[in-house]
Amino acid sequence: MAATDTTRARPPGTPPPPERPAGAPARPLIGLGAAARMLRPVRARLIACAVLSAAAAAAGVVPFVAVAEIGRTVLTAPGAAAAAPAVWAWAGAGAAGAALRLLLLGLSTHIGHTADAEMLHHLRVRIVRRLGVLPLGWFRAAGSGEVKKAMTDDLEAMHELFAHTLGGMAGAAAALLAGVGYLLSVDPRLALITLAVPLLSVLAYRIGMRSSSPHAARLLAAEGRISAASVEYVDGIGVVKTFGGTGERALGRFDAAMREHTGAYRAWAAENRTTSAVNRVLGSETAVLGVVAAAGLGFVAAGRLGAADLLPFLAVGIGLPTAVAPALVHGAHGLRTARMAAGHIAGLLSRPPLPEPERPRRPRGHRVEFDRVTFSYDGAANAVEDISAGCEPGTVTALVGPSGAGKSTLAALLPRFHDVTGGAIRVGGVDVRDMASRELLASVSPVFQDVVLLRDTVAENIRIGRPEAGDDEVRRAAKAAQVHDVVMRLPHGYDTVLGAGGGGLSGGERQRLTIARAILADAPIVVLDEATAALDPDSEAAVQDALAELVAGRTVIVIAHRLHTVSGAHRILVLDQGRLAESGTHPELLARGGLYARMWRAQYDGDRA
Ligand SMILES: Nc1ncnc2c1ncn2[C@@H]1O[C@H](COP(=O)(O)OP(=O)(O)OP(=O)(O)O)[C@@H](O)[C@H]1O
Repeated sequence: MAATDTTRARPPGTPPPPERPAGAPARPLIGLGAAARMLRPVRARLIACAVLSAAAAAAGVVPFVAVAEIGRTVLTAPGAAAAAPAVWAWAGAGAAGAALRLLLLGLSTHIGHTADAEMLHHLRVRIVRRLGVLPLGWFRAAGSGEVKKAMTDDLEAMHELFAHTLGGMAGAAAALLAGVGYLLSVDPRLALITLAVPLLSVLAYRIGMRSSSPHAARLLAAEGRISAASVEYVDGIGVVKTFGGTGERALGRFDAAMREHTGAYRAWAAENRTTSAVNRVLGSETAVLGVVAAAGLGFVAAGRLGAADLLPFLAVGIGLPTAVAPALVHGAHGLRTARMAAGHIAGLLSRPPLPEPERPRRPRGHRVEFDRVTFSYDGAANAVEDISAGCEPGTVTALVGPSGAGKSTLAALLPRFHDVTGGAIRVGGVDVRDMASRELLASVSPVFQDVVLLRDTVAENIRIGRPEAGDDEVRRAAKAAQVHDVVMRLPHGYDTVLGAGGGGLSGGERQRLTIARAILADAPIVVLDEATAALDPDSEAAVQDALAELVAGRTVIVIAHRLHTVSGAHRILVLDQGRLAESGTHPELLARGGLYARMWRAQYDGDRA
């Protein structure tokens, strides 16, 4: 007997994957009230889907009841003529039940899938809208992994719930109630005996699963290590091979994780062997048949049950447990997974957005002023502290300092990747937090060294700077950034589609493409993170020419790693451990003989070595 067709159950007797035991890293499990609020847009349809699925499953029991009742009628009626009307009536009822089941199941599946599509669309839109208002710094930290997980794994778990699990569980419960109700009406004693067998099977399963939790924990941990080792191997193999390695160490870790997993799986399976066997035996039709036949024939022999009354237990009772048990067991597991996924999505949706001013102010000019700027990532240590400096339009201000000094952090605070925790950053006399974020981002063009190119044409990659720009403007920007000739050598020129990593272009060329983007954007303030990777002299010269074009007439803040590239800057801010150690022009700082002079000597000697 099939409880419902919307259930994707495993073969009977197969235990579901281990549940996350106590102590293993847990994901937030959303409360039922919060889950109901999240599902509000499709709540009515989900209820309709579950009700229809339940009705379909109940109707699906009718043909089995009809077969049993026809048998009882034929065996107990005085003659064929007397039995005929009841036989025809039950045959009709059976056929009607089968047809109704088909109709209701079709309707339930349709409504379930529409609700599924609408809910997933609704959640995707909410996630994307929330991403649009989250601080950009969040994406740079842990965000991308979290977004990927929410958009793929979590939504997939929710899809399983809407499209399959809810309907499946409602159907299984209804089939169970309808079947048990019918059997109780025939003979309560034998009905309870029939039910006792699968109930014992579930009990044995629960007891067995509880005792195996240490192995389940080991198995889950081993699965985690396999994932981590595969990601590490895939991410690192390029670097390892570049240095002539074969990735054997990473492969070794992957191999060890696999072996640990196999060992844990064996131990888990051995622990569950008996439970699983008991579960399979007690949950099988044969076990139910054996018990029902023995008990039923005993009742018949003792004169407590008519022989014909055995038929309902054979027709309905035997198939019932195996039809509904997997749907209920796996449904409970699916429900838990979906609640975890919903909890994760709810966490993402409740992340605080970047605050927008109620009455945005417009800057007067494009002077940038850092006023006692302090910022901490974790609320404990300050990544930058008490930094004050002014950057005039038409000048270049360089940020230099040892690794970890706070250069990138200070630069990222200007376009509000994060908000300062102390002091203020002003553009044209207006605190950046009082500017509309659209206006701020239109005023500041960040050019970071981690070049991000989209899987799109060269022209569209440049046009990100100003989506409404015409083809001529795109070409002019590319020419100014010294990348036009490179583009013309590509197979389809500006229509060549680039890979996600900008495949086909060298590091210097990719950088010039992003400079073209910034030139096209024409923002009056440019924040530039100079590339750390050494380019060949031709590329370096071309990038420097492109930059010269970009910085002309703008307020430019450049993070410099190689000091000779900023020796001509109007002002150099030297950061050390988050603080402003010294500032001045290149000759002034050299004459001062401080940190900058030491760094210059170290780098100059290093370059010559
Ligand atoms: N997302 C982050 N979360 C927590 N701490 C961070 C984060 N980014 C940077 N830091 C810390 O803030 C401090 C300043 O880092 P920052 O990247 O700004 O320095 P930097 O001078 O740009 O270094 P580099 O030259 O190596 O890029 C460092 O101690 C760093 O570890």
